[in-house]
Amino acid sequence: MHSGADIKEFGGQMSGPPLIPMIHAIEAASKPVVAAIEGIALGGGLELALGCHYRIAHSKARVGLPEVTLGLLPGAGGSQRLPRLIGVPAALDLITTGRHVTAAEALKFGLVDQITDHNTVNVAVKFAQRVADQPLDARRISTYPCLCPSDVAVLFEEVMQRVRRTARGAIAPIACVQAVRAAATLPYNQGMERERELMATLFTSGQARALQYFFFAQRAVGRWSMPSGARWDTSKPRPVHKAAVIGLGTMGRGITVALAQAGFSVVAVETQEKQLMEAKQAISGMLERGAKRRGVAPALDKINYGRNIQSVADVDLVIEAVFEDMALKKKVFQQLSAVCKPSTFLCSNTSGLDIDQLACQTRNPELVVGMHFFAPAHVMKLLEVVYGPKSSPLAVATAMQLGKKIGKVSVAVGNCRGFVGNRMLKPYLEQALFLLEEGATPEFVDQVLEEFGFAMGVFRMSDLSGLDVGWKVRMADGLAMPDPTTGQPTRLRQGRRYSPLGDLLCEQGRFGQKTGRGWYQYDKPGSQVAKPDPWLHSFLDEYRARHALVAHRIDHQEVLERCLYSMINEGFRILEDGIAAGPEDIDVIYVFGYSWPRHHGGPMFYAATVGLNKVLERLEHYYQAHPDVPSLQPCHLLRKLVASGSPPIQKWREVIKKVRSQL
Ligand SMILES: CC(C)(COP(=O)(O)OP(=O)(O)OC[C@H]1O[C@@H](n2cnc3c(N)ncnc32)[C@H](O)[C@@H]1OP(=O)(O)O)[C@@H](O)C(=O)NCCC(=O)NCCSC(=O)C[C@@H](O)CCCCCCCCCCCCC(=O)O
Repeated sequence: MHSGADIKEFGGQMSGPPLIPMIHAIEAASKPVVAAIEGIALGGGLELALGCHYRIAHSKARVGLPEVTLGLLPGAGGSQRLPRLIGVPAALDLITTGRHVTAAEALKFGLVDQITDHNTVNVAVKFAQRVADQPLDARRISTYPCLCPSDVAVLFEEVMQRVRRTARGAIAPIACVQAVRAAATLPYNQGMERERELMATLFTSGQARALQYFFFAQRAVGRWSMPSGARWDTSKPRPVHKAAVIGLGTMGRGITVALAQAGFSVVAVETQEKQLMEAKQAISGMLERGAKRRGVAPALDKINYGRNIQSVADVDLVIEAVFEDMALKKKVFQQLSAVCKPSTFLCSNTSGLDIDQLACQTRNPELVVGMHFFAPAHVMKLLEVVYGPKSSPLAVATAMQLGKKIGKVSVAVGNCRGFVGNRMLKPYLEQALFLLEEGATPEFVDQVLEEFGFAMGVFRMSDLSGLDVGWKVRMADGLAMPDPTTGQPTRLRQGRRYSPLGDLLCEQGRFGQKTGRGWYQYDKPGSQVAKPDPWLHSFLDEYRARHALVAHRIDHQEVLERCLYSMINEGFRILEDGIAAGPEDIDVIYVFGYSWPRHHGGPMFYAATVGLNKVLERLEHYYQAHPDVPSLQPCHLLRKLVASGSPPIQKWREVIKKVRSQL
């Protein structure tokens, strides 16, 4: 097993013999060298194997060049040898995506010479004995011509365009294409020189630092802890064999699919007959399509459907996914508590309601946690596991383990309005609306955020999710109503600035993509092609005039700083409140749940990169200009971190601990 270079060493002194001369020496050896690949050979591990004259892999082995995911390229000759061995198109696929391939796929590519189910080393030794007398000249990959399709220039042009589009500003995938192009167009030695130059640029880049930080952050979130001191390594989960999902709307369907695909028996409950029929059909379709993609049988028989909540009596864990309404959810939790066996874990897929209020409806509040999935729930990697004041470590450990089993990256967070993800989204959305009031357009704000690397700007995202979702929440909160005295939408609520723009669009029936109109216009309801809408621009002009707002020129920097820094400030408050245990939790939530560009590491890592003093100074500046927007007021923890000399992100937990102990 070889997972490549030690990523931890990249920031400092690298130990061990230099890899490139070692691989050259192996390749130049006069005796045959056979690589025996057991487990995994990734990155430098595979590059070493490519320097050998033959490669034998165990059938369960996986190989790949994942450097691109760390902001790098295969810098020990991998970008030059792989295309010579398996051809340019296949090498481009593996190197620009970093995907791991199975031994069977590697054999098909010609990446390995043989696969075995037996002891790989023994098989490799026998193989070496067999080929001992064979000439080696034809086995040195660096001497191979690079097999290219005749239209190689067109191929690289197309690949480069595709990679640029999907990279969202990441530089490593582009450098990977450039390195493979060097393999295709230059002699080996010159190609190696190009690989070295490109690697040198990537190696010291901020993006590589961000991606390598994120690699460890993803793993760190598994080592969860609760303010009570309960931790991942001292809290044992209980096995879950049978689960139930209550409510088969969009979220419930996705959760059912995720559970069934992972092999769990699922009881799927929907009380409305018509909804149930539609859900059955939709779930079967999702399972069939997923199974076809993965080349397995669809897990249709894992699901039992029912209309009656009594059918969940014997399950180990229930995930409630009914409509986002506290009264309805409370009723469901009361019923579940009466119906289920006493040991059943009761979980809610609420995206921000109070878990404690739900726990209070049950006999065993310690078995209640939030399991907040992200739509589409069978696709999105993120799961927020939300513990309330009564949730037991057992319940958290069980939900975290279930998340892992269904392939999610699970992050344990505390209970507050919106938890981590949606709580931080609020100031971000709010700033975007204020920017419209002050003169920006939805397309400009979105363009800036998309150039930063978000898959979608805030307004395109709102149109996709449906403007009515937030509207209903604001109405329930008593926000989206006109001023009772004037009947006019008010721009001040509870002493704070409030933008009724979203409410006004909803009143016009503009709910986004589904109605064909929102912040943008669409050809027809359901279409995904957003076009700027002249109606919206006039509406904004009239709105500004009605409220005596003078539009001013808003630039790129102001959009980014106000949207991102207000969100980051909320992130610091979340850390201060103990809702997230560390900055890694927030960053993982934002990358996996909200399409934050991974090459910026996550919002908290980004803040560290920009410089905490700069974030503080800009927040102070904007807060002075907008004193009625409390989310712009720099929070205590941010000030404390700056006062402590802006320590590196890995040291923030120490400052957080101090701040919390003083509260
Ligand atoms: C390997 C995995 C698939 C295993 O997954 P699994 O789920 O089983 O387990 P975990 O992921 O939880 O891992 C367990 C544990 O191990 C840690 N770990 C795993 N891999 C590494 C690693 N490569 N380095 C360090 N630590 C690792 C992991 O963090 C876990 O520990 P933790 O405490 O965090 O829980 C999976 O782990 C995986 O996918 N790993 C990463 C594999 C990978 O990406 N490999 C590529 C590494 S990069 C590389 O190999 C580079 C090569 O191309 C060599 C380049 C040559 C260098 C030349 C240098 C030129 C520099 C030029 C600079 C010029 C500058 C100048 O001019 O000044």
